[in-house]
Parts: sequence; C-alpha cells; structure tokens
Amino acid sequence: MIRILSNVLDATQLREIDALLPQVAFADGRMTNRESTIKQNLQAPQDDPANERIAMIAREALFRHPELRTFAQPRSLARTTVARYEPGMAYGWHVDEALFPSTPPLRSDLSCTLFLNPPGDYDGGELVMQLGAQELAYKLEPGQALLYPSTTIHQVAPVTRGTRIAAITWLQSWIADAHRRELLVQLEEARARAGTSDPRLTVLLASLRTNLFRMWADT
Ligand SMILES: O=C(O)CCC(=O)C(=O)O
Ligand SMILES: [Fe+2]
Repeated sequence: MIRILSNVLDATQLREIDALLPQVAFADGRMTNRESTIKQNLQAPQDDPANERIAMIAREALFRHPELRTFAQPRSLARTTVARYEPGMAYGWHVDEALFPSTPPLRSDLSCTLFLNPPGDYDGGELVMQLGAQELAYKLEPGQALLYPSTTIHQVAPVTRGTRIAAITWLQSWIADAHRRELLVQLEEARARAGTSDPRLTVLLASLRTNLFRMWADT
C-alpha cells in the first residue's frame, strides 16, 4: 500500500534543513549505483557533515511518526541520503535493491521519499509508481513523505525546470510480507474505531493484533 505521511517535519526542522542544504557537497548519484545507466542525479556523500545532520533530523522524525509506525512496523531504518535533481536529471524506471548494504544488511521492505522543497520550485520531477497498467505520480509538500513497498517499480520523472530536493531512505519491517502488514494495519484501525465502550471487544482486538504480530514477526 502506498501512503502519504503528513507533517513528518515541522516548520523548525524544515528551516534547519533549509539552512544546511547549501552546505551539502553534492556529487554524482552513481556513486552508490556504479553500473546504473538510468540514474542521473546528485547525491550527498555519506560522510558529508551537512547530510549527516539532515539524516539525523529526518531519521528521528520518520522513526517516531505514528502513521509510519502503524503502516511499516519498522524494525530498522537505513541511512538517509539527500538527493538533488537539476533540469535534465531523472531516475528511470527501476526497482530498489533487495538488500541495503549496512552491517547487518537491511532488507528493503519499504522505500521512503521525504520531500524537502516545494513542488512549485520545479517542473517535472514527479515520483511515479507503476501499478499494473496504471501510473500514480506524486509531488508532495516539504515535510511530507511517500512510503511505498520496495517491490514497486518506480521512477523520478525528468526535471524540466528548477531543483527537486528530497531525502530518501529504506525500512526493514518486522513483518516481511506486505499482505500480513496490511492486515495488521486494518486491525489497528478496527481497534481505533471500536473505541473502549465494549471492554471485551477491546481485549479481543488487542489480542488478535498482538498474537498475529508474534506469529509473523521476524526475529
Ligand atoms: O527521489 C526519489 O523520490 C526516489 C529516488 C529513488 O527512486 C531511489 O533513489 O531509488
Ligand atoms: Fe528507487
């Protein structure tokens, strides 16, 4: 399921990131995908101090975002990298790598783009998801994020004017299977909708959720 997360970053965090962005020493994005013929963007080197600070702000904000916690059941979050697209740049149709090279390697269950500048700053640059014969294009406000299954074929459409800046990361979920994760999301919603007027129902829904999580969680 593709989800839009709102208010991942507040105005103060966005201001701090805006002040850090000019200090990022962007380099060719192929540094992390050497063979790629479809990736044309600029990316912050991992040891870039401004990127590290932005990554820390983004990581903390994402990891505690209540909807991300419900939708992703996050076990671990990969390093966050800031990417920049200038006119003519794009990232053609692809699917993200299965394993993110960290220690231990992180299985990419969900991919996440945190938008850092306003959609009015650039033309093109939509993040496009391929769903069978349909395409869904997203261009979100700064501080909003798109969370999508890493199994999805997607692209960043060519930027034709201005600059697109986003922070990208990957998550490993406690629940590898997307359908199981979705059932837990529905149970969470059922629990919220049921309220507390029937205490037995409250316990039953909590029990279902917890015991399915126990049955399905990787350890
Ligand atoms: O910039 C984005 O929104 C996503 C980029 C992307 O698909 C990737 O880095 O794998
Ligand atoms: Fe991607």
